[in-house]
Amino acid sequence: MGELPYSSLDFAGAAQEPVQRILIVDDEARLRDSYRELLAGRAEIVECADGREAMARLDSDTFDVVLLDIRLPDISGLAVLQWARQRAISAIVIMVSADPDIDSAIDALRGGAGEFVRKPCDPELLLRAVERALQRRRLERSHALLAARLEQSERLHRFLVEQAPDIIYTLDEAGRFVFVNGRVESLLGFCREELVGQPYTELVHEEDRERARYAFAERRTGGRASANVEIRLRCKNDDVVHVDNRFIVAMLSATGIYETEMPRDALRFMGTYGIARDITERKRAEEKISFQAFHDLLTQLPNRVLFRDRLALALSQAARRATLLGVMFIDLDRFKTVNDSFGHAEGDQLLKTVAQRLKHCLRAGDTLARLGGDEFTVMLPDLLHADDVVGVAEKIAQELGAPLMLGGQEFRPTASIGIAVFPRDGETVEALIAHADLAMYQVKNAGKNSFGFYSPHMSEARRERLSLENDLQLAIERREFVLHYQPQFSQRSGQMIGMEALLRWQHPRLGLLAPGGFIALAEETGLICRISDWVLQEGCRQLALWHADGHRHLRLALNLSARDFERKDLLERVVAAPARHGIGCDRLEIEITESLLLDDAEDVIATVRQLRQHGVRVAIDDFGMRYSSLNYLRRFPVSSIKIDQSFVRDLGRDQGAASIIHAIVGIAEGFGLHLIAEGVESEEQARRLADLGCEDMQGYYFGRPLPADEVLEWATP
Ligand SMILES: Nc1nc2c(ncn2[C@@H]2O[C@H](COP(=O)(O)O[C@H]3[C@@H](O)[C@H](n4cnc5c(=O)[nH]c(N)nc54)O[C@@H]3COP(=O)(O)O)[C@@H](O)[C@H]2O)c(=O)[nH]1
Repeated sequence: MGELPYSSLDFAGAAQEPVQRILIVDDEARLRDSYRELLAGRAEIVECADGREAMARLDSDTFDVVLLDIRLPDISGLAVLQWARQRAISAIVIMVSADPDIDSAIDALRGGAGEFVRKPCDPELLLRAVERALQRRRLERSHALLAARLEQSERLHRFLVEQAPDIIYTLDEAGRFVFVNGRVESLLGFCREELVGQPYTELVHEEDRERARYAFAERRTGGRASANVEIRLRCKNDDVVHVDNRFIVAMLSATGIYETEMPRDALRFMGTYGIARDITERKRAEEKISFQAFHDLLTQLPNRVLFRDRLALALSQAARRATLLGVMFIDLDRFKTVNDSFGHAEGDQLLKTVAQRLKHCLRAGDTLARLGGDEFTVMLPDLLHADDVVGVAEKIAQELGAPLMLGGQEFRPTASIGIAVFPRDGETVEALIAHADLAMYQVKNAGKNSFGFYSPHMSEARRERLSLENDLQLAIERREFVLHYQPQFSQRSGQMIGMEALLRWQHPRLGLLAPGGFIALAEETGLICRISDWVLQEGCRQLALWHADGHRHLRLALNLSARDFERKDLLERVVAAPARHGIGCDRLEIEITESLLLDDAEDVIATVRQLRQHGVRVAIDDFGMRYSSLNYLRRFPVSSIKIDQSFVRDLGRDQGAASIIHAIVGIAEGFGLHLIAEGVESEEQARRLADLGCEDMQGYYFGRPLPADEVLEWATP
């Protein structure tokens, strides 16, 4: 940016007229006196008596008028005049001469004198000559001031136009550049000479020409001039850094130019002038903000908002054209495990790869979006048959399953995909997404890594589930949970050795619910931790009562879920419960499933160890049911194993069951673990178990799970 060309002239407008000055040059003092008297009050008077003194005065000072005698004692007045003109001294010289010859007057006027007055001077004439000269000087000065101001003003305007941050231009009536300021060079890379005479279309992006025409051909003036027309202007050089290096986005406003001399009704249109402001950066920022508002930043895919918007549009088209449209809800399987095991950076990488793979499976008109987390949605418009979605789902399953490396290990992503088809499964955005989500949920529950269509009964099940979830939230406060207790017996001593606490929910509408009806839901919603706290407290409270009643040998087994082991304070909570009711920790047995141990997570191992160190017994429930690896028995210091009911049930029917129980008895002995069989329903089963070496048992044969007061009654000798 250059410096603003201001000078004192710009601020001199209000200054007063300076006092005018007259130099009287004559060797006769008498004449000088009479001149002074005559001119008094008209100007400031300075006198001198010879030519040299006059020259010295004129050299050092400024005068408006010089009254110069032609005949001086040292040099002639004409020589002084010549000297003054050579020096470009601006004072007006009035030559005074006693010479009657006309030639001296001609010489004086030729030599640059402004006036000639003959001696002896007629005071009237002399006064008029001096007045005229002073007046001329005043005019000259004001003209000079005006000219300087004009020049200054022009320089200022030129400066403002050239230094303006915008392109400023004028066009002729045919739309050709007449003037364009220097900004065009830095913004577009054109020098103005290249543009002058060229039509404005040279600069405008092809697609914007129609819109630009209105602004560039603007004929209106003043406040009605066109404004804020957004167009793209072409850059000449690639090194001009802008949107795509080839165009800038400009906001254009223009006004018509008319010949001012003409009468108003006959105004002649001469062209337009306008301003083009570079708004590329602003547009870029706006585009970025709008992209962020409608896209997922990790995968760059459309987000929920944009997906819903596109779906709404596609649905109205599908309804008009009577075509089918598919919506897929895709949820990655095991994503949480990936995040927990490999960290969030690897999790993000997986999501990006999945997004790429999903994209490959789709057509140009389809929309893939990431709703958040590991959830993606797909919109498939213009389907001929609902089953067309199957092909896409199969392709997705295949593409997705290709191996990739995560944290140095090979991983094959899989997904659960729910499908809803318009109009069969829903006619609104909300319904289709919700139904595809429901279908996905069913696929997840049915074992993941597959796809499935929505069916209306899912909605009913979902509603039921939601209602159950709401009720579950309130069940603790409403004291709707109860514990039933099932005795555990020693076959050898015939003694009751303990109780297993089994949770029941006295549901206000559905009646007494067994855990199978709500534990999974409690685990999913995280409510299980609060429920487990209640079970621990209630179980220990009851055991303390039994101990107080003389059954001090009784132990209490209770079940914890895998989610309880995610709590950092599980150990403290378990240990605190018996302590609070005055029971030893060794009277408490926590039942956990094999699957929890198989995850082999270090913190689960640590918690089991610490529980054991505090004396709490830990039993593996449903032992032998699913996994054959016994490795975990070496790592986990459990105290008991519980033979799964299915083996007990098959005893007598299937020789294999007896062999497995025999093997489990061997394992228990080998690892020094207490062994108990569950699900014993008959005397025969009890006898065979005892024969195989399993002496402690639990099952309907000995007693069903009952409320505390009933089981105590029953168990009291
Ligand atoms: N996290 C928690 N889980 C709990 C809690 N209470 C129970 N559970 C889990 O629910 C599973 C099912 O329990 P339930 O419906 O109570 O079934 C138990 C017994 O009623 C049943 N049983 C007992 N004897 C017999 C029999 O002779 N035959 C037969 N068919 N069933 C019998 O078996 C279940 C005992 O299960 P186990 O724990 O494996 O000993 C239950 O398995 C728990 O996982 C809780 O408070 N928290």
